[in-house]
Amino acid sequence: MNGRNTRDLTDRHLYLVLTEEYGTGRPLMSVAEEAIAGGVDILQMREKSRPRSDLLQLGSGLAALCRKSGVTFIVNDDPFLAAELDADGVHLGQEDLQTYSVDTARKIIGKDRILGLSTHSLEQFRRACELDADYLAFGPIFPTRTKDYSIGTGDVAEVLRIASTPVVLIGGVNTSNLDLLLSEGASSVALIRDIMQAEDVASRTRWYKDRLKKGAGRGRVKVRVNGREESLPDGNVTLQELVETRGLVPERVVVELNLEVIPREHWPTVSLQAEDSVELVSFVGGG
Ligand SMILES: Cc1ncc(COP(=O)(O)OP(=O)(O)O)c(N)n1
Ligand SMILES: Cc1nc(C(=O)O)sc1CCOP(=O)(O)O
Ligand SMILES: [Mg+2]
Repeated sequence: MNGRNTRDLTDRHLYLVLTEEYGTGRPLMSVAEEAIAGGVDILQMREKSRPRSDLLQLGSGLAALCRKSGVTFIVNDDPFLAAELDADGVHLGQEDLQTYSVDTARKIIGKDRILGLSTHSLEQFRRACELDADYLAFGPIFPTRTKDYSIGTGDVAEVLRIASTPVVLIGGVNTSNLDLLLSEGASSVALIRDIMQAEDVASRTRWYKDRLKKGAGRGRVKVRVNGREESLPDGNVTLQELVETRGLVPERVVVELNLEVIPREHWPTVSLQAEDSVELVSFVGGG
């Protein structure tokens, strides 16, 4: 593993999915080296049709490179290969789950490796939140030649709101649409073509890294909840949702917004804004 010895990916925002056939003919090792020079955080080996012996050879080169550079190394599709290469983790899609359930994959890779899952709809994402995954990919957001459909940005803010792990947005991400994702509150993206096909992979990677750094969390606002500062998606969280996501019983809560008590019937239509201060006061029914 890369020596960070952690499944926590909260500080890893730029994810390159290495797929040689979608590149420009350069060997994956060189692309990986350039992406690392540009500051990529996570590299995935996604080679769908090579024999296992090739994957072992390529994978051990990539694993060693990532280890020495402090980059997280993920193997696509195959938890056995991830363990054999001593990779940091494995990525499984919905179809892969028919071969390896999350529990089976976890047994194969062990408790210290990362397990990432693909999701393609809000419903699938909700279900995946209950599983033992360290990050969830959501996509394909924009049209991409790898998948024959795209889901758009409509559910991105909701996915980010309900997520309990880092969320990686994938599918057709490019330098023109990244800002749209950032404005929805995104902080992590995964790409193939827009980095692999760049003339200068290191510069393109650096561009993404800088933009993510500047823009991450831009669609979020700081509010105070019971005196504690929290960061919530801008304009997306209503008082009703705030009460419900904290597991409070609405009938037993008084909500004060900026020192004004808000009647319960208004909660679903009042959204939190920057600098709002909310007090949630629970009371125990007496008799
Ligand atoms: C980071 C990341 N997200 C999604 C995928 C896609 O996984 P899957 O749907 O299993 O498709 P394949 O990539 O295996 O063809 C991914 N690989 N990485
Ligand atoms: C491999 C993959 N998985 C997706 C998903 O939505 O699960 S989209 C995708 C392709 C990403 O490539 P590009 O950045 O070139 O569009
Ligand atoms: Mg897969």
